[in-house]
Amino acid sequence: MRETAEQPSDRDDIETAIDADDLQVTYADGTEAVRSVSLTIPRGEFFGFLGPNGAGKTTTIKVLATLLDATGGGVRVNGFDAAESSRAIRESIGYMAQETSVDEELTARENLKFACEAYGVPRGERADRIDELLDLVDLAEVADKRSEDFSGGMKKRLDVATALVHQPPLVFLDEPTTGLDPKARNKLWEYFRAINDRGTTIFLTTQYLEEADQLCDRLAVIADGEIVATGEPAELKRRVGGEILDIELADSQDAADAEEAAAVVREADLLGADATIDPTEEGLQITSRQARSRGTDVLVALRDAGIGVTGFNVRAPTLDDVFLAITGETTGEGEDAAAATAPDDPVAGEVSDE
Ligand SMILES: Nc1ncnc2c1ncn2[C@@H]1O[C@H](COP(=O)(O)OP(=O)(O)OP(=O)(O)O)[C@@H](O)[C@H]1O
Repeated sequence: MRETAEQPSDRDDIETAIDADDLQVTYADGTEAVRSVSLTIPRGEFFGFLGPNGAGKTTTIKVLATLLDATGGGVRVNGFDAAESSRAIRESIGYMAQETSVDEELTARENLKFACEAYGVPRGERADRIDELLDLVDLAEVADKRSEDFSGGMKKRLDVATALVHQPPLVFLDEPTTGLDPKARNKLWEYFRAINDRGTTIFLTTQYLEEADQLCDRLAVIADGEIVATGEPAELKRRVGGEILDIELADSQDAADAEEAAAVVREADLLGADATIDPTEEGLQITSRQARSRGTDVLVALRDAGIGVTGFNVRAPTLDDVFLAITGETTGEGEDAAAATAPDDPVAGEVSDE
């Protein structure tokens, strides 16, 4: 890190990577993108920030990374006040934006050299640091190839390395694996874990709830510019209140039948007062502490009412269920996951991702 006149003013803050107090952002056109966000993220945490499209995630990240001024509230990052010491903050963070920052005219090594210059990494340290980062993200073998031939996954890995050249103690990753195939995504997860194991605090936004579940120590869910839930992934799943019974109704049944099936299950009163019974595209989704023990009774009640059932499954809640319960929306992960299984933008003469 370059020397700066601005120093963290409060020792307590040094243990706290991010402290946002009632953060607000209203854009010039009047859009209240962030209404009130308060977050305290200790050093070393792997923190996930989730929310439906347009909830205010990127706006919050931009304020924390001092790329945008808040219109209300206070922010301290790495012990520096965002309103007074934006340069010091920028020098002490890495930021991987949704869009790639790779310069395709340059090789992987040249991209990293350029980032070293931009961040003021001392000349004598640059070569070793670049080699170490190329190794970390498995790009050493293609270090001197022009990055225009890299696959999407390779460019993302180069983006990760670029965000780390100045060894920042805090890294922001804004949807870092969107659009990647599962293999490329898994590789990136390894690097993120490795960086976090070395002590780097990570602030991640993602639309893949499995990603948040696999990587994050703690999560916050934002909806309409406000935090609506915070907790460890397991804690949030427990809040769903039981297990999930998915029931698939026969193809011949339509939406009205699903409503009728839900009414039959409610009337049968088998699952306790706190159960939720919702029609879905396939049939019914039931959340209940008795989902396992009373599941077959539910199926019998449906059969007795003349409703055809073609399949059922009892399972533990996932973060998708949490997300749906909290925000009433899905992340759109299904569509994206389908896209993500497609090849990763192959281009003519592409360098292999292996
Ligand atoms: N420059 C801008 N001017 C006006 N409104 C904006 C601007 N940027 C974002 N918004 C609006 O602010 C709200 C929050 O946007 P933001 O990009 O922070 O959400 P997000 O949670 O990151 O969404 P996504 O998952 O789609 O990236 C949205 O309603 C968006 O349309």
